[in-house]
Amino acid sequence: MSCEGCPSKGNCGKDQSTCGVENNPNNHIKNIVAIMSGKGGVGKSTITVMVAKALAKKGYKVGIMDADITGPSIPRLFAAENEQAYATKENYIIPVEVTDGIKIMSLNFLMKNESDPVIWRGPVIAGVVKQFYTDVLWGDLDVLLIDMPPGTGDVALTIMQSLPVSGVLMVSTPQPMVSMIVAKAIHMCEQMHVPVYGVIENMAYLECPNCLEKIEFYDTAQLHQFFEDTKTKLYGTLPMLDLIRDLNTYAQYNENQKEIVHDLIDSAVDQLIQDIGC
Ligand SMILES: Nc1ncnc2c1ncn2[C@@H]1O[C@H](COP(=O)(O)OP(=O)(O)OP(=O)(O)O)[C@@H](O)[C@H]1O
Repeated sequence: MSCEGCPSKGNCGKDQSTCGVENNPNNHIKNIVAIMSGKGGVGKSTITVMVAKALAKKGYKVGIMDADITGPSIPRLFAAENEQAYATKENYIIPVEVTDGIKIMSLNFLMKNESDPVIWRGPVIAGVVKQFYTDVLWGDLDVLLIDMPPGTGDVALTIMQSLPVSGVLMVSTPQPMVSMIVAKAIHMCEQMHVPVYGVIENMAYLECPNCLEKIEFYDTAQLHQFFEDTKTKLYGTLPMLDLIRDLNTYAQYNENQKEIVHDLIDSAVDQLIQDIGC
């Protein structure tokens, strides 16, 4: 195993011989950020795409690994569901390049039909995720975002243990039940010594289209308690918004609509950039 090209640059404290995956010498990935949540359906994939677009707009080279192997949604969010990934003659996989030069890899790019099920056991899925790191030609990236599967199971564990993850961006929604499960994911990161940079509260409020009043559904006092208990930082809150829901049609948005989506995530992305130091 070699530390060459690894985002941890040999500073992770791991014994080289126990390192989980071999670095691909063709890849130079400066930072790996996992977008995670203990809970499903809270908007991890959506926020992964928003963060990627915002980083790319700021001039960073970005890749997205869709590690939600059984429920991949990254291709659709870029309206790239009909794309296929191809291999080089050396058997490396070429990621699909979408708008703003964002490179994406998803199992759906290797499937014949988008709706074909993936009926694989955990170790096989974990092996695919490792291959998405070692065998995909990511090239030079400032940030590789990993869209994590929901939960703290097998794949999440493999990613945390085997890939040189720089840190985690946690996604939650302000329901007490979700906060409790997200807290489990935060504690998992602590135990794995992977820093949680911050939390984005998604679908946190609605803005009345007539009077622009901000309507919150949940008790914000409980939310403050969550941040106190988990010692995490709130990066920002996102509204329940049709422009976010329909992100797969982003290319058809007018400049004003793009600006609205961008402004919502911009300060969270600025904090992320500061925290990862890139
Ligand atoms: N802020 C938002 N406003 C409106 N709809 C949203 C918002 N965020 C996410 N959604 C919608 O919620 C649904 C779930 O989002 P998404 O697929 O990103 O969640 P996920 O956490 O990645 O799900 P999974 O756990 O299945 O991977 C999608 O239909 C998405 O369009």
